[in-house]
Amino acid sequence: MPEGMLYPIMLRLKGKRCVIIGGGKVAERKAAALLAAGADQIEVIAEQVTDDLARLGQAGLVRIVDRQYDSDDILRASLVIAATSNSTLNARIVSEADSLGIWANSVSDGDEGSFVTPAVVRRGDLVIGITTNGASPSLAARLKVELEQSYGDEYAVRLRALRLLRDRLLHANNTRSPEAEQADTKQLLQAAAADDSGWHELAQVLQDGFQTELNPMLIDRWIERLRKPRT
Ligand SMILES: C[C@@]1(CC(=O)O)c2cc3[nH]c(cc4nc(cc5[nH]c(cc(n2)[C@H]1CCC(=O)O)[C@@](C)(CC(=O)O)[C@@H]5CCC(=O)O)C(CC(=O)O)=C4CCC(=O)O)c(CCC(=O)O)c3CC(=O)O
Ligand SMILES: NC(=O)C1=CN([C@@H]2O[C@H](COP(=O)(O)OP(=O)(O)OC[C@H]3O[C@@H](n4cnc5c(N)ncnc54)[C@H](O)[C@@H]3O)[C@@H](O)[C@H]2O)C=CC1
Repeated sequence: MPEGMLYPIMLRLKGKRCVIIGGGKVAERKAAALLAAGADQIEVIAEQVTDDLARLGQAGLVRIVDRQYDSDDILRASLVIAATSNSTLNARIVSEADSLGIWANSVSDGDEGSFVTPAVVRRGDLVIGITTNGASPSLAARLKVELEQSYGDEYAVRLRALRLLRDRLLHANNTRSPEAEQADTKQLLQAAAADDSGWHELAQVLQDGFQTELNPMLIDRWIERLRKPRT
């Protein structure tokens, strides 16, 4: 039974020490998820690691420590994942992490750790995390596949366009009163998020040119269209 409710947050892991104990298939999946999230200080403590983890080690993407767990392994870690096949050891690891104030996850019992790992859909800046609080990891995995079908790669491009529009609106110089400006900007940003077709022109340019910068005129044209919706 779940011991409590969950508070979802999205972490920035660049520069943070993440320690995975265990090197099997489950540890490999957790390492892949950390890498996909930009973690660049991942340590894997295990005498036996999968071929894929060994390859990640050779590529310098994770550091493999070839021995059994020692309590000192988690010192100065920001995140700990106890992913061994020994559930008693996993429980001990998360309890040691807890007493050091470190967030920890046990793959053998979701209730024991201080966090659980969700299934994740990534489309550029769009990140959707799905959890069932351990009630059914398989359902989380299935919902992920469903969401992947509904939210395709175009969302990465759509968000790049929306970010550029938002930057332009929030950093634009103008002479109107701040109150009037704020109301107008908020309305435009909401309209842009709801606009299912206006961003296509921008998206085309972004995709064709692999640009990070857009011609401001294109964004201004979009803003104009948003201000005067077609009748
Ligand atoms: C509590 C949690 C703790 C944690 O790991 O954080 C946990 C715990 C356990 N999982 C178990 C089994 C399975 N887990 C999966 C798959 C995933 N498990 C994931 C997360 C979580 N699993 C956390 C809660 C997630 C939530 O509910 O929201 C996903 C979403 C994310 C990820 O792991 O990255 C990933 C799908 C990712 C994807 O598809 O993208 C499959 C299916 C498969 O492998 O295909 C099975 C077999 C079928 C089944 O049991 O449903 C067992 C029993 C182990 C045993 O038999 O001994 C336990 C132990 C327990 O029951 O507590
Ligand atoms: N949370 C999840 O998503 C899931 C969790 N599980 C659970 O995860 C556990 C691990 O699964 P797999 O990776 O498939 O197992 P596995 O048997 O492939 O790997 C176990 C790993 O633990 C390591 N290990 C064992 N004792 C250790 C110690 N003292 N110190 C350091 N490393 C140690 C082994 O060297 C090995 O690398 C399973 O026992 C199962 O209960 C299984 C499926 C999904």
